[in-house]
Amino acid sequence: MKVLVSDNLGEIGIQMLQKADGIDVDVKTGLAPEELKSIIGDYDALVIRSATKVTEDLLQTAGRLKVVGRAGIGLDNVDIAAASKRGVVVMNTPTGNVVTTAEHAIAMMLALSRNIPRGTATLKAGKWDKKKLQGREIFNKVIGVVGFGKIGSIVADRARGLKMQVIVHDPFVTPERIEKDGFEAVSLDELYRRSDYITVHVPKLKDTIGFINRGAFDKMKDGVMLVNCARGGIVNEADLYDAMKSGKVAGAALDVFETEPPENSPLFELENFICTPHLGASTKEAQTNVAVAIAQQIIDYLTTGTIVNAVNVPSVTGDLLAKLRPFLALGDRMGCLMSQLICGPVKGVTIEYMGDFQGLDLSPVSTAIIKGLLTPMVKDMVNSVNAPIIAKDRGIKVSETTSADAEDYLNLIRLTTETTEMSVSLAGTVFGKNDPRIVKINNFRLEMTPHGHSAIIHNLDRPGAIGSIGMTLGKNNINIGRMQVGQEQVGHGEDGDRNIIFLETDTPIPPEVIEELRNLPLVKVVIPLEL
Ligand SMILES: NC(=O)C1=CN([C@@H]2O[C@H](COP(=O)(O)OP(=O)(O)OC[C@H]3O[C@@H](n4cnc5c(N)ncnc54)[C@H](O)[C@@H]3O)[C@@H](O)[C@H]2O)C=CC1
Ligand SMILES: O=C(O)CCC(=O)C(=O)O
Repeated sequence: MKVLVSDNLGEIGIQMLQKADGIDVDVKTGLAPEELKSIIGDYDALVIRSATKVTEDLLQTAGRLKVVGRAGIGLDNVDIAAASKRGVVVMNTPTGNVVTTAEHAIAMMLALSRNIPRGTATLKAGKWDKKKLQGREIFNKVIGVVGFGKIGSIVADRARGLKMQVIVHDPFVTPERIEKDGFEAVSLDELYRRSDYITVHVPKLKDTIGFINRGAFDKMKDGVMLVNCARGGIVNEADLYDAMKSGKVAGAALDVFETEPPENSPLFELENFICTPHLGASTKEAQTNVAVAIAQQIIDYLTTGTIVNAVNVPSVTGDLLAKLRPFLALGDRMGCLMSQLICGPVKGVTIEYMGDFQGLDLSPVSTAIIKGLLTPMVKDMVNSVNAPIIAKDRGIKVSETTSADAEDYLNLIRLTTETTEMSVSLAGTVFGKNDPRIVKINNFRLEMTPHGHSAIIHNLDRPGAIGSIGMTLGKNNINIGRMQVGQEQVGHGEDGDRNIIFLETDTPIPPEVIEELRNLPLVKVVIPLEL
């Protein structure tokens, strides 16, 4: 497995990757997009911070790429939809730098209030501008925190410690939760109207790009001070310039910019504007945290398939993975078997989880089923990241249900597939700890281990039927490794007049032998399978 680290990553993370068995690491930072594009095809994993842009164009040439790991939080430099479509897992490290970034926002607010950058610059230039640089106290001032996530909530807590009055706006966090933490939840307009300081901690999304704009500034208190340590572009820089020029905004501190690095920003000419070059996460502690976290996540994913902190696929940690693994294997095999039993385009898939699954989140199992079902159709293009997207693109409606009743089993997964031509249902369970079995195909009960070269044969339940099948295979030098016979059930537990035979053979059954079997007088259907 080859890992490319294309942005500055804490040395400890690089050492961890270098020490991991079976992993080769290249560190190549500061590459131009074209240079990165020319080498990305060699790598299984890419580790980035905020400089590398993972675009659809780049992903098109990244044939081997399995995972992109962001040492940090924001993923606006990664085209997640394009990565998902190509089956690339995208993961970040959501907690390692949150304290550091919150501290930076507080530092920016204090530096702005007390003119620390200007004091430093003028003093170094030989001036003693004491009078010009009078600041303002933050004690008892109102701070409006926009976005009460991991960073916003720490900023709110630190501001409380500085004896500020904290008000919070976050439409996705209940007022009860905000109040439980001891803060006042307010509407955005009220936050604008009341705040002496506003600090922004929302992700850069369609709805948040440019949302601190002229209209927002108009609603703010005169003389407000603004801090943005979230993402460039959330604050409209042209509108901020006008608001500062007019005196509406008394000071602004930006760590992040619409374009990074910013070129000749008009904001730079304003004395009450301070800035840092995207330093929010730049402390030794935070960089150690995120480097260790992303290195471990990449190692775990490449070596054991454990997915942690992925944003485009459910995270499955080692413990959960151990519990889910038998059901994932069963789901994958059920999907694969189903794909070989149906014909015609698939319209819909119903997955029923029945009985006791120990409270597990079974969404990865559903994904495994869909992946198994799609694999023969789209071959290597499908994996557990993009399976739901491919299903949706193909118009396949997937529904899931759960119920307590698992018939005679502890737990049972029933998969029903509707195509334009037929409806097929099969059910599977896990015997013991780790033994997946298919126990029903349509009306036929059986007990089949879904594995290897196999065939399903429907025959009339008459003397000589099974013998003729064995003779035909033997004559063609095909050894039967395992054979199970299931009985058709026609309702109320009554047996019908057909059997279903499941055969596992040591070698694939060639097409001409399949034909020979189909021509046997008591045989009705022969379906060759590769499981
Ligand atoms: N300057 C830097 O170096 C760093 C910047 N960041 C950035 O900080 C931002 C916040 O990070 P976290 O707190 O970890 O994210 P988070 O996901 O924990 O919190 C974001 C919060 O914003 C809220 N939100 C979303 N849309 C909103 C809206 N329209 N109005 C108000 N609230 C809204 C969400 O409900 C959520 O509670 C991200 O953009 C991240 O990229 C993170 C680390 C370092
Ligand atoms: O990696 C960095 O320095 C920036 C961190 C950041 O912006 C983030 O984690 O979202």
